[in-house]
Amino acid sequence: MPKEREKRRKASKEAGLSGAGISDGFVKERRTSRRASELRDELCQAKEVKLSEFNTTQVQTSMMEALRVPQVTITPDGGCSREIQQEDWADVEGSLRRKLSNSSISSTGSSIMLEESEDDILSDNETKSKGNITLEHLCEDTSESKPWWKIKTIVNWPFVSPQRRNLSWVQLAGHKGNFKAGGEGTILKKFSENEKLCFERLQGDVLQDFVPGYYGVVERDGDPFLHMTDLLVNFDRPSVMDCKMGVRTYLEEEVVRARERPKLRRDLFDKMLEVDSEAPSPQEHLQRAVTKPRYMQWRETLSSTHTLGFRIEGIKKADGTCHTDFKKTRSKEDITQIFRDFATNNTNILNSYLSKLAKIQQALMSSEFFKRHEVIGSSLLFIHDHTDRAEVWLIDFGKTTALPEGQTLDHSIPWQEGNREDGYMWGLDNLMRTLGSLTNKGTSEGKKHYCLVPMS
Ligand SMILES: O=P(O)(O)O[C@H]1[C@H](O)[C@@H](OP(=O)(O)O)[C@H](OP(=O)(O)O)[C@@H](OP(=O)(O)O)[C@H]1O
Ligand SMILES: Nc1ncnc2c1ncn2[C@@H]1O[C@H](COP(=O)(O)OP(=O)(O)O)[C@@H](O)[C@H]1O
Repeated sequence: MPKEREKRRKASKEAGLSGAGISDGFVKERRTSRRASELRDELCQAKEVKLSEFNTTQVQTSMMEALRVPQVTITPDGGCSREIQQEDWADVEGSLRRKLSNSSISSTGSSIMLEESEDDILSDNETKSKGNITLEHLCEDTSESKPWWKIKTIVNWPFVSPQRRNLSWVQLAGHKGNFKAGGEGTILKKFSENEKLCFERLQGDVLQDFVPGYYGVVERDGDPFLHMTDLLVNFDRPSVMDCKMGVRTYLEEEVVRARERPKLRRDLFDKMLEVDSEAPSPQEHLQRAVTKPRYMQWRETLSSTHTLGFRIEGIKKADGTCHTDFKKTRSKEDITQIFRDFATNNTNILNSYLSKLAKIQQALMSSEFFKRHEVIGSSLLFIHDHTDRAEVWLIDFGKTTALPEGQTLDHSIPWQEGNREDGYMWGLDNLMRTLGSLTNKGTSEGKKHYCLVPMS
């Protein structure tokens, strides 16, 4: 790591990376800046193409017809971001506390609530148009002398300027507004105390080489962000795939909360309806809302999460086409075909991916971090380009949580409420088999992890 960066990291750590005084929990800031909203509105006009089920026969044609997503191109410029300093931390802490208390559910009472959640406050597009690029705003304040990055919204891909094309960026999943540009091949992700702790604990773990480099917490426009490597940066017009790992995508605490004080969500009901108008029960239709675990479980059974322990969230191909509606992609055959298409049936790429996954599998088996964490909603990010370079990284630790002292997970045995198992290793095994079936290596690359009994 360059000295300068190391220094900045240390400064951030000293400025409060220990998290002292910050409430534990999941801090996912959902507010987007006014400028981001304006830009999003502009992009909404470049109408989103909604693709329905992505089945075997549709693979090639749908990829051809898929949306040319807006891209963010990051260009060096003056800017106003800076590392969080000690004196800032009290403010950050205060604002995080506020966010936590805003989003926490009262433990009193047992009645069903239908309330405006944090997400309801956002526009519908905020959560449902996953896969579109997160928009950044230009940093207006140029008083800082540090060079920074300037964001331009480009609606058509590929971006033509040769000196900039490697810097184009795409967000395939997650929440809109969660990312901003960072300098020198880095990005900023909205602060989550939980994810920050994971990045800290991953330093020095065998998994460190398989996760984005982490450079601490920085402040941008008054908000804290996690500063990390942009994994796309050394690729030329990369193809990218996001696979969400594990058999469960929600936290046990969300199940408990939903049981104790169900919080009915209209936005999740609407998302459900959009995919299948028959999915909600008669009662859910009446109340026009569902709980989050209900929505998440429905998503799991509709996709391959439940049956294979992973699911495809989004794909961007080298030609810029982007596809994010894999909600109903469940069968092995469909997934195999999607992988084949993604890798353009290139055996070099498929073999590289497979051996990278085998290394990840090895690392996971010896990782102290993995042993002691429940890994929920984390993804494997596959990236390759025309040079046949192919890499895989673990990303998104927003819902990865440490187990109580002394407890470890197997990551392959079935989940039952209370055991916190996530099925990650089983999913990885299935993922490797899927890729293996497309190469002459078969499944010999990986170590077998025995199947989970599908959850009821
Ligand atoms: O993929 P769709 O069907 O849009 O559902 C989303 C994803 O599962 C999000 O997970 P991820 O961020 O891993 O993509 C999850 O965020 P959480 O990570 O907060 O659980 C959202 O929950 P809400 O943000 O509560 O709506 C949920 O609505
Ligand atoms: N370090 C990274 N480098 C490049 N792309 C990234 C990186 N982290 C995330 N992404 C992109 O952003 C998307 C969402 O990331 P994720 O961490 O899952 O966000 P969220 O917590 O909002 O779900 C990924 O699918 C990927 O396309």
